[in-house]
Amino acid sequence: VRKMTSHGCEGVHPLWQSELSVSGGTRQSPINIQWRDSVYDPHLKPLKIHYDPTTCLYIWNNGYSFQVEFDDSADKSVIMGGPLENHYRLKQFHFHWGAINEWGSEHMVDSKVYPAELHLVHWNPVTSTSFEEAIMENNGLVVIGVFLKLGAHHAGLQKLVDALPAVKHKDTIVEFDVFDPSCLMPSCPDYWTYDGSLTTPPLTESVTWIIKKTPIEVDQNQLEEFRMLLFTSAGEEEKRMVDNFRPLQPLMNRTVRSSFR
Ligand SMILES: Cc1ccnc(S(N)(=O)=O)n1
Ligand SMILES: [Zn+2]
Repeated sequence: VRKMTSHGCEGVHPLWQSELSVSGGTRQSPINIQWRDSVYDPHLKPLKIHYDPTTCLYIWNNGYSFQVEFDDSADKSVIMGGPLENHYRLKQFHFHWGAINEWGSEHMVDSKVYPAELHLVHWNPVTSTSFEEAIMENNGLVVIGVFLKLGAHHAGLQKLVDALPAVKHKDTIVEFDVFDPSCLMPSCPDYWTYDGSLTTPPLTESVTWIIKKTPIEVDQNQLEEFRMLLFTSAGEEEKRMVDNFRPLQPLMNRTVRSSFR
């Protein structure tokens, strides 16, 4: 399998990464999904998700987002089916959001932007021996993207939100056990899928993206809790963690497939 080289500009904050569009990148993410240009693929299977809540380990603030990490030492929390040839292990999930409700998601649908977007990051244990290795492998990763829209209170998300004050500053961590991320999945099975990249460094083009068509609803207070996190470490001048999304990247020679007519 062709090894990847991360041709990002390491060290540059991801928000400016997109201006220096990754040199030689032909499959960068995020993109604007034009519904009418997506192609229905009848061979796409339903996505199968089996998450084991006891594999949840902790939440931490990594200076880009807050991230929930999972024990990926066995095939306990896995996805399969959909466009995938084998199973992939859940490694972590995190979010991207805006300073206000008018923007925040990374992907868009017909130029519609959502206030936030959830990413569940999985890696291929058949072709890689670790997550770190899978980042550099062609199609080593699968990221499921779920849009968040302003609406009803999300009871499942609230358990996460209640833990956020404990990870307000960069490089803080709090134990977070027994959480089932399936509760953050919309019930509608429809999705788009396309070949893309990580949206923060190393921006490697190793991701099969699965973007759920239907958003989940969260309420204003829950979004505002996201916006109270900080990019900065304790003791530094405070910078609110908002607008941690990468702007759109060119579609180039790619087709987005849909699992639905
Ligand atoms: C694991 C990882 C690293 C960087 N970026 C992403 S993302 N935002 O594409 O899901 N995931
Ligand atoms: Zn992400």
